Amino acid sequence: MTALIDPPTRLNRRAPDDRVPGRPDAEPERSWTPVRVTARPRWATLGPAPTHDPALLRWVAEVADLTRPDRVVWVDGSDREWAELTDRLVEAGTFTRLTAYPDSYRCVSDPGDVARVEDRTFICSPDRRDAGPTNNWVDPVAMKATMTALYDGSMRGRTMFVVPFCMGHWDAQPPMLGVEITDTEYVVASMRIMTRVGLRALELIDGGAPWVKALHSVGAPLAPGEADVPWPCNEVKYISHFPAERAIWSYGSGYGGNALLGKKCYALRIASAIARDEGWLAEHMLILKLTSPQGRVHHLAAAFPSACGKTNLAMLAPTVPGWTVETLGDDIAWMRFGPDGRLWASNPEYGLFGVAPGTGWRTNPNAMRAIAQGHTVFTNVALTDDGGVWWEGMTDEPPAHLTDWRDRDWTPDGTDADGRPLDSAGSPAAHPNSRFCTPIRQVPVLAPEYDSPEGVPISAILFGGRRRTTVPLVLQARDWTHGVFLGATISSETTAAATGQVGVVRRDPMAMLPFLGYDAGDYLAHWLSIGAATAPDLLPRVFHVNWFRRDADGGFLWPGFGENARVLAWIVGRLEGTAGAVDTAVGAVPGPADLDLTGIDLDPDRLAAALAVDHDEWRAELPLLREWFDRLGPSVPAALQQQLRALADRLEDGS
Ligand SMILES: Nc1nc2c(ncn2[C@@H]2O[C@H](COP(=O)(O)OP(=O)(O)OP(=O)(O)O)[C@@H](O)[C@H]2O)c(=O)[nH]1
Ligand SMILES: O=C([O-])CC(=O)C(=O)O
Ligand SMILES: [Mn+2]
Repeated sequence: MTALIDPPTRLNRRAPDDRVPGRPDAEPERSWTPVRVTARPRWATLGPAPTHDPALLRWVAEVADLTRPDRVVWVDGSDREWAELTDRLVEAGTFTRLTAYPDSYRCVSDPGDVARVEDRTFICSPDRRDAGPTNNWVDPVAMKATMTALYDGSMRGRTMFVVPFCMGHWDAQPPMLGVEITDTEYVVASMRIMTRVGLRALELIDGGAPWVKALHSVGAPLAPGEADVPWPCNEVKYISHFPAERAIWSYGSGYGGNALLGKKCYALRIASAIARDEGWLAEHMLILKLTSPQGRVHHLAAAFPSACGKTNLAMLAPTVPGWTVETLGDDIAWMRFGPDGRLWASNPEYGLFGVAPGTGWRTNPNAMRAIAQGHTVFTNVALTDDGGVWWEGMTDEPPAHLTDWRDRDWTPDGTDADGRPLDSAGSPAAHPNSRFCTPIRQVPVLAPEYDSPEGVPISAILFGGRRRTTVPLVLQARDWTHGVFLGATISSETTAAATGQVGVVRRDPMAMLPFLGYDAGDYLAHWLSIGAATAPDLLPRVFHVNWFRRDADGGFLWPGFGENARVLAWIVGRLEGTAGAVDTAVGAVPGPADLDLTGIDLDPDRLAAALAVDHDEWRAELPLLREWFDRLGPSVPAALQQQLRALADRLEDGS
């Protein structure tokens, strides 16, 4: 950390009009009018700040002026800073240092702050129509008034950190910069794992590069002498986006997607609005590199809703001999046209914020290897008695005793040594949305291209969801427009990644429902326009997958995880024109003989059930699809309405 800025009552005080030498005196635009309280000190300029950019200095000063932290710290991304931050988090009781892994920490959140809060997430475009029917909207002026009142004094007793970061490669053209102001060390530590943090961002900003303003406060000011809690947050939460001015205001939550503002807020919601304006795509997608036994390379991108398998597919350990999977990204892909007319994808992130439950040596050995290297922050997992972590699905048998994510004693049978029931009885030891936060460089199967400014050319896009019924294991779209229709109508059961009911089927266009920075119908039109912008041959082929179809007893029909390589192999076979398929009303589906099933003992009836296209089930979807498009309203492109009618016709014909 550089330049601890002392409170203005002591050092570093400059008159408000003391401009930085050599800089034009133009007034940078104000992002809001701070609520002024008399006798409040002015933070007009910050003495030893490591930037000369007047807009950035002004913004930092304004935020400090409003939120009233005890001190301001510019984060520099150094190793020393990491040691200081983690030491302080351990001292504060927020982190427990683990002994089972080097430089690793376990942290439990407030029980009310465990997931994204979609009902408290807002797209504040000047025109309500631009937020569309799927987003919460509040007029930007009204939202700023509300939140300015909340931020007033909200950092009292705390440190205000200024975190300069870059989403994607430093040498990308243009570099996608941001500055997050936050008042928790947890967010600073996590941002340092998830994004490229460092003073280089300030050099680029000083050179005139554009950047996104990302303001975050947990909304838990401390009175003088008041002791802090391990996880400060506020019951009142706002995750607000101002796409027109590329700004983010977040308040009240310390949890991942609500607080690490480079991730969902910038790289998806704000970036999707930028991408619409500039002709590219910002998507909730993993990126992987697949090499066939013949040594041919294909890059795939895949969009599945939250907690529906992106991290697992991105680092899959293939069970089919001869195939290799290498990871480029596990959550977000930015795709732009290359000079060759193909779509090139890059991962704007620098770390993984992965779902812990279900991650084990059998299901995802590469994630386990990444974690084993240390330098990881675990949130809301259980603590083992020997200084390690545990969650449901890490091992088949749970340890005999754990400290659960609420810091309570936990045993597999829910009783203590004397047979008395524990408070934790009957609940999982780790929260279902507990997460590991790990540098992507620790993924043992990382593709070297993960860190290239251009990214990789995409051969296929996979859409998918979590459906117990109806949706087959895999199908191929007829063409780009049909592929966009498949993406537009993804259905998936809700998961613990967001607060609210789990297991409810909802439509989730391109797995972006909670992450769209503008109108959903306009977004679908944008996808169609991407398809029209290049030669059809150069476009990725589109597929749809469902690893989660179940039998009557609730068991998964398809073994999933490493076995998903068989589906990837079929997809490559389709790209290369070697794999067969059956044409169905919903798309081209492999027959059982079209899949490479060497070395796996699958019940043929279960496989047939996983692949089945049942017209009765699909007819039952039609009213839901119509309802969905009706909900999206008049901006749904006519070509997609036409796709829906054509699907209905095909289902009527082929009963
Ligand atoms: N049955 C089954 N479960 C899977 C499969 N792939 C992933 N899962 C489980 O699904 C859950 C979520 O998987 P992730 O890969 O972390 O999901 P994600 O899409 O990266 O999630 P976000 O980080 O929330 O965007 C975990 O509990 C996994 O164990 C699969 O092929 N079959
Ligand atoms: O944003 C988060 O907290 C984690 C995530 O990837 C998601 O919910 O899709
Ligand atoms: Mn995600």
